[in-house]
Amino acid sequence: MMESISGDEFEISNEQESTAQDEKIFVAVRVRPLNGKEIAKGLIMGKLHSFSDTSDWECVNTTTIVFKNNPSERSTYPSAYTFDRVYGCDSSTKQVYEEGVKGIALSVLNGINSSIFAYGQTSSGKTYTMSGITDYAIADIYDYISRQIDREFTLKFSAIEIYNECVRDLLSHDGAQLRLLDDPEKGIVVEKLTEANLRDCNHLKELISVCEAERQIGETKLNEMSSRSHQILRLMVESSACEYEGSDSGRTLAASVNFVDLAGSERASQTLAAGTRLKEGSHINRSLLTLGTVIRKLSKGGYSHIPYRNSKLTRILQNSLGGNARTAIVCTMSPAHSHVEQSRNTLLFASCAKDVSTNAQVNLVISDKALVKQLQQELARLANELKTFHVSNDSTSLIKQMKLKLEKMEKEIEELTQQRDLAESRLDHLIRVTGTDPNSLPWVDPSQEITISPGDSYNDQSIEKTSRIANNNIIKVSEDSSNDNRNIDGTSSIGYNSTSNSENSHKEDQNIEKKLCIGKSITIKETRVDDSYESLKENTKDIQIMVEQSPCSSDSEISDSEGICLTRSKSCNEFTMNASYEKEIIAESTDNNGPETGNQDDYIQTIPKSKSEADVKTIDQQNSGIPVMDLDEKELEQKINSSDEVDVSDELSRFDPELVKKTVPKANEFIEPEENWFMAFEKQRREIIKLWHECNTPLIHRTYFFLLFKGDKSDSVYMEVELRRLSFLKNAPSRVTSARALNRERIMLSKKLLKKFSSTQREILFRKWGIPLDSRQRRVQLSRLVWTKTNDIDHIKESAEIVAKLVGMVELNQTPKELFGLSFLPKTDHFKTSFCRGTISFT
Ligand SMILES: Nc1ncnc2c1ncn2[C@@H]1O[C@H](COP(=O)(O)OP(=O)(O)OP(=O)(O)O)[C@@H](O)[C@H]1O
Repeated sequence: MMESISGDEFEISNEQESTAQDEKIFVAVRVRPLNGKEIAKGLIMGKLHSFSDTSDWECVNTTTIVFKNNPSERSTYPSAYTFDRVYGCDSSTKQVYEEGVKGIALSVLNGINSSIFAYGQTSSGKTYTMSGITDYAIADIYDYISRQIDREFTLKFSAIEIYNECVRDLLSHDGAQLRLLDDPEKGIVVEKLTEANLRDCNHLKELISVCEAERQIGETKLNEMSSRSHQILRLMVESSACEYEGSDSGRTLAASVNFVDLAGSERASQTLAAGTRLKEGSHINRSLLTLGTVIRKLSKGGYSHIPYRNSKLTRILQNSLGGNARTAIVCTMSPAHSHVEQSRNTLLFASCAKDVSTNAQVNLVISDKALVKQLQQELARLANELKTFHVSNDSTSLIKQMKLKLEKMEKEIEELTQQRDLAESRLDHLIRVTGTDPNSLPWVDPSQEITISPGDSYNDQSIEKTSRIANNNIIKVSEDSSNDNRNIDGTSSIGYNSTSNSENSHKEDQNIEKKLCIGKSITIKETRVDDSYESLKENTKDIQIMVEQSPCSSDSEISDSEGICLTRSKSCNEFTMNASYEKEIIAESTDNNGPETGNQDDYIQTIPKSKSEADVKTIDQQNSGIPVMDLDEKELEQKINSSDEVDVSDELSRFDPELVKKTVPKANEFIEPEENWFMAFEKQRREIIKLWHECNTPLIHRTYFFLLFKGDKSDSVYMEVELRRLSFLKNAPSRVTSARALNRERIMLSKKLLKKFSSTQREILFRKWGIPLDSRQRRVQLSRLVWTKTNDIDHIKESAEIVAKLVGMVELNQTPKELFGLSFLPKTDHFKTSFCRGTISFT
C-alpha cells in the first residue's frame, strides 16, 4: 500500500488511490471573461440587439454549464453540459487549481504519474490557466518538500514543444528536432531530451521562463500572443526515506507530473491566418483532431484500435490518456457568441474526456502479469533443461556439449530473470497505481505461481520443484569410479541426491537412475551431492565419460535397443506411488525413432489417479512451472478417445481452464481425431521449440510466442508461419555458405579482371564509369558489375568475359544496357545518374 503523504494544507490519501482503478479523467470547464474586443463587438451588436447576446453561456452551478441563447439551435445541440467542475467568468485560477486539479498534480509526491492539460480554442485562456496552475503546483510541491525531514527529494525538469509536428527541446537552444522512441519499460521517450537537475524552486521558475521565451508564439487576429505549439513541461520527483536510525528503510518513490498547454484549435476565417500562421494552424488542428479521436475512442471503451500513433502529441500523451497516469483536463472557452461553434466543440471534447476511464491501466496490468507468468514458465523450462540434457551417442563430445549448453542457459536465465523482474516491478507499480486487487485479475492462478527469487534463479526450490519431474529425462553419462556409488549390478552410477536446498522429503525423488542405450543399454546411476547448478557444472568438468554396456532388462525400465533408455529409481517410484500416481510417463524416449525423439522439450508429467482435491493440489505444486501444455500426448489422446468415464476436462482443468473450454468437448461429444486442435497444437508447439533450439533463436523472439502458446485456435496460422520460417532457417547455414563461396569466387574474378589491364586503361574506364579510384572501393564496384550479371558460379566466367571485353574496348560505342543485356544499376550515384540520363558513352 502506498504511504500517505500529508501536509498541513493538503493530503493525498489512500482513499484517492484506491479509487484509482475506476477513476475517470477529471474534467473541468473554465469560461473566461469576455475580452475587450468581444465586449466592443457586443456593444456594437448591442445597439442592434442586446448586450447580453454576446455571452452565450452560463454556469448554473458548480458542475453544469448551459447554453442560454438562440432557441433555434437548441434542438440539435444539447443545451446543458455537466462536468466534474465548471468555472464561470469570475472564478480565479487559484480556485480551478484548488478544486480538483491540485490533488491530481500532487499525486506525483506519492509516486503516481499525473498530467494536467489545458484544451480549448485559440485565445480561450489555456496558457493563462496552465501557467497559473503550474505556478501553484510548483509552490505546493516545494512547500511540501521543505517540510519533509525524513525524506530526501530529487527533482528534475524537462520541457518540449511540438511545433508543426516536430518535437523540440525547450531547454536546448539548438532547435534540433528530437525523435520519439518506444521504450518497453517507460513507454514513449523523447531521445536526447535535456533533463535539468533542479536546485530549488527559483531554479525551476527560471527554467520555466526560458521555456516561455523559447516557445513558438505568434500573433493572430484572435490572440496577440498565440501559442503556436503544444508545450509539455515535465517535473520528475524522486524521493526516498533518509537513512537514519529507526527510519523506514528507504522506499523510493518516483513519478512525474506533466503540465500540458496545448495549442488552440482555430479557424483560418477567424484568425485570418496566412503563410506560416496558416501552416501552423493546420498542424495544430490536425493534431488536435487526432487527440479528439483518441479521446472519443477511449471514451467508448472496449478494445478498438486507438490511433495514438497518428500524431506526435497523442503518442507522447499516450500514457496520460490511456495509461498509468492520473489526469485532469481543463477545457477553456470563450463565452462570446462569435465563438459558439468552437465552444461547442470544446464541450463535446470535454464530454468525451469525461467518459474516459483509466481502465486501460488494468489492461496494462493484465499484459504485464501475463508476461511475468510467461517468463516464469520460461525460467522453469530452462531450469528443467539444466537437468535434462539431450545426449548424443558420442560420449566424448558430451561434456563439451553440456558445458556449452550450461553456459548458454546461464545467460538465458539471467536475461529472463532480469526481464521478469522488470516486468514484475512495472506490474507492481501498475497494480499499486490502479488499486487493482491482484487476486481479482483473471490470469492469477496461485497453484501455478512459481517463486523463483531473482538472482537465485538456478538454485532455488522452485527450480528444484519443476526439475523433479524432468529428472526422468536422463543424462547418459558414466563417471569416474571414485566419484560414484556402485549399483548392485556393478555398473557405475551417479545419483541425484540433493542435499542443498531441497527439503528432506524431496531428496528421495531426486535419486534417479539414468540409462543410455547405445546399441545395448548402459545403466548409469548418478549421485550428485549438491543439486545446485554450480555443482552440476563442476561435476561436468570432473566427470570422465565412460560407457559401460549392460543388458537392458530390468522390469522397471522402459528401454529401446536403439534409443535412449530411461528408468526411474526405486526411490522415485516410491515417491510417485505415495503420491498416488496412476502412471509414470516416460515421454517419447520409449519411441523407436532413436535419440532424436527424446529432445529436451519433452517434459514428462504424471497424472494422478485420484482426483481428490489434495492430490490435485500436490500435482499442481509439482507441476508448477511446467508449461501449461505439457501433458503427455499419448495418454491424453487415450483419455480423450476412450469411452470410459474419465473426465478429461477434470484432468485438464488444473492446467488452463480456457484451454479446457476450447479443447475438451462437452459431455459425450465425440471428438474427431483430426479436429483435435489441442493435439495438433501441442505437436506444433514442440516442433517450434525444437527448431528454436536448433536455429539458436534469440530469447526475445521466443518470448513473443508465449502468447500463442496459450493454445488459441485462431493463432494457428501464426504457428504455421513460425514453423515454416524456422524450417527454412534451419537449412539457411548451407545457403549462407554457398553464397559466401559464390561471393569469394566473384571477388577473385574481379581481381583477376583488373590485373588484365594497364593502369591507364583502368583509369580511363573508371573515370568514365564514375568508379572510385581508391583500390578497395574500385574492386567493390567492379565486383558489383559482375554480380549484377551473374547469379551463379557458372555464369560468372561468361559475365567476366563480357566485362573484360568492355574494359578492353574503350572505343566501343554501346550503352551498358546493350552490352550486358540487362538493366543493372551499380550503386555509384554518379554512374547511376549518368546511366539513367543515357550520358555514359564508351567512345
Ligand atoms: N480567466 C481569464 N481571466 C482574465 N483574462 C484571461 C482569462 N483567460 C484568458 N485571459 C486572457 O485572454 C487572452 C488569451 O489567453 P491565452 O493566451 O491564455 O489563450 P490561449 O488559449 O492560450 O490562446 P492560444 O491557443 O492562441 O495560445 C490573454 O490575454 C489572457 O490574459
